[in-house]
Amino acid sequence: MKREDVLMEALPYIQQFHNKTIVIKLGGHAMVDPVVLENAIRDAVLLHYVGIRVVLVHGGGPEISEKMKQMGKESVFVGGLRVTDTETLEIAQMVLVGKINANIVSLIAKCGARGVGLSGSDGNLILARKMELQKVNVGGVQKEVDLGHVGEIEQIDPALLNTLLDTGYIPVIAPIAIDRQGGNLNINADTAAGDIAIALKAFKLINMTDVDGVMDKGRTKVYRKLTVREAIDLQKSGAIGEGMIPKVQSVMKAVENGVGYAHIINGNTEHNLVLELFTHDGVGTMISLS
Ligand SMILES: Nc1ncnc2c1ncn2[C@@H]1O[C@H](COP(=O)(O)OP(=O)(O)O)[C@@H](O)[C@H]1O
Ligand SMILES: CC(=O)N[C@@H](CCC(=O)OP(=O)(O)O)C(=O)O
Repeated sequence: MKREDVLMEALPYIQQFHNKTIVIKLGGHAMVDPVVLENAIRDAVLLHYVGIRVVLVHGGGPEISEKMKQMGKESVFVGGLRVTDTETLEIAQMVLVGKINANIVSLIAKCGARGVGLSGSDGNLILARKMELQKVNVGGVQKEVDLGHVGEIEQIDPALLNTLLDTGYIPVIAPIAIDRQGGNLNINADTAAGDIAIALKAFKLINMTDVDGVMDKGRTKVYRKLTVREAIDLQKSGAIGEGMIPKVQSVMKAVENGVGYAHIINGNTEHNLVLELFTHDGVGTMISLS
């Protein structure tokens, strides 16, 4: 394809997305390589300058696990959620708010835009309550597990985000919530991104991870398109494993609650974000209502 054709292919999309809100979730596994991360941020800044209201929600699971390991703590996940005792919550806050969030804001500045780092406590953005006990199957026996300081989102207040977007900032959100007693809770970043997309009535939710999309049980093929029904069937068949569980759940919830389109794409492949948005074929898996 000629260079001018590539640019012209983007035009209808640029027109369609102008002034629309797009929530991008940057997964921890797509941020391991600093060069890959910087490229993703540069893409996000490009979207900002073509008139898209860009909101970034980031994870950082692998870095939290690494820090826990350094401190002699083992990471335990139940249904894709980290069991979070008091010390783990402190580590998660340190890594997510203190390190990753601040780094993304700096990269946005380096790429020529203005980012504002937030956690769910800022402006009561993510109000949550402690998650109820989770049922798990241990050797055929049903057990109830307390996940500790893990939150279930009660309410998203998008007021601060809208103010920032209206004034030309790119909000960058760490998945730490506030509860009614002023305490903090650890939230899965996929769930946070999905609920934020719903509250902002986003046009698109794009979840960037380390695989090319949702795959079959044998991990031999990537589904390019899944309806909510098909995604539920895939879940029931056991094809969706840990890590992918909260992603699929959050994108299904998003499209069921007014978000136009939801995508799970590979954030480790350079410029996948712009390819998804500005080319006919797109990339990754698109999840839609029907
Ligand atoms: N059906 C599936 N299709 C693709 N990936 C899957 C599937 N089931 C489980 N996974 C796993 O989910 C992982 C992505 O989740 P996760 O590690 O939590 O990423 P992130 O850090 O981006 O949130 C993939 O690397 C893959 O190992
Ligand atoms: C409750 C819970 O599991 N919180 C996550 C928050 C970070 C996250 O979700 O990071 P990724 O997007 O990289 O997986 C955690 O502690 O790992």
